Amino acid sequence: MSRVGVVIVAGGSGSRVGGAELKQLRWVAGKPMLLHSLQAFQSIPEVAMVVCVLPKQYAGDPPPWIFQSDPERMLISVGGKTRAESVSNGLEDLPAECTTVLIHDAARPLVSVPMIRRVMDEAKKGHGAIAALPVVDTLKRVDADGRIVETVSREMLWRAQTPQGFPRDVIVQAHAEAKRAGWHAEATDDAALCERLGIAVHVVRGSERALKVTEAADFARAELMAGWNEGDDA
Ligand SMILES: Nc1ccn([C@@H]2O[C@H](COP(=O)(O)OP(=O)(O)OP(=O)(O)O)[C@@H](O)[C@H]2O)c(=O)n1
Ligand SMILES: C[C@](O)(CO)[C@H](O)COP(=O)(O)O
Repeated sequence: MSRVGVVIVAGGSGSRVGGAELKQLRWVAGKPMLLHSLQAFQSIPEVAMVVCVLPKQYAGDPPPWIFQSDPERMLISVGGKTRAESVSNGLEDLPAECTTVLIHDAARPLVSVPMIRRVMDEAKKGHGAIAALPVVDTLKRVDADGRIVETVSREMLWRAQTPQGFPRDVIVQAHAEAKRAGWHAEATDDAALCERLGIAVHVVRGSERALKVTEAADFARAELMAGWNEGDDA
């Protein structure tokens, strides 16, 4: 059986949210954001290890609530300057037995187990897989003055979320190649690293509930979403 390793990146500074407390450690829907994701992934028996990537100052002195998980299946790694660097550090610390890897943003606390399973099952087929949602609004490209330049077709456009899953050797190679080629730092997700190498990555259905807390107002949105039952769309 292929063992699954998870990297949860929580190494960012949350500059768009602002405030004194790091966003990924703040509470949403009854517990710290990171703990929501950590417990969701650990509830899946195939998950052998979850690496939580924390900013340097927290990695050596983690918040005590992080141990309200299965400590036998949890490791802490040190974050890097960019998201990609944090992912890369987490990948290095995953035990060798983990041949499939799921990568997730701590900033998406409401990830559901069915959504994780959709990504995991697709990645186990031997290619990349990401949670995503089709674009439903009409899209406009604008100039620097906010004047519309054109309407962009939304056909075939999807919004990327996390988790994103890959065979381990594939994503490790994609990170290594991106570092060599000098575009590692600019990648905003892991699928992008594979796309540039021509490695196949498929979308599976994501969820509106798995929103990314990016700006201060997103905390209120996440609280509302937490109480929303998506039923089969979870
Ligand atoms: N150097 C970094 C940057 C980001 N992340 C993580 O990547 C996820 C997605 O990033 P984002 O939401 O953009 O978080 P921040 O980078 O912290 O936010 P900002 O860009 O507003 O500073 C978050 O869980 C964040 O903690 C990380 O582990 N290491
Ligand atoms: C990985 C991601 O969450 C997919 O939507 C997103 O790209 C992270 O981007 P950010 O620039 O770190 O907010």
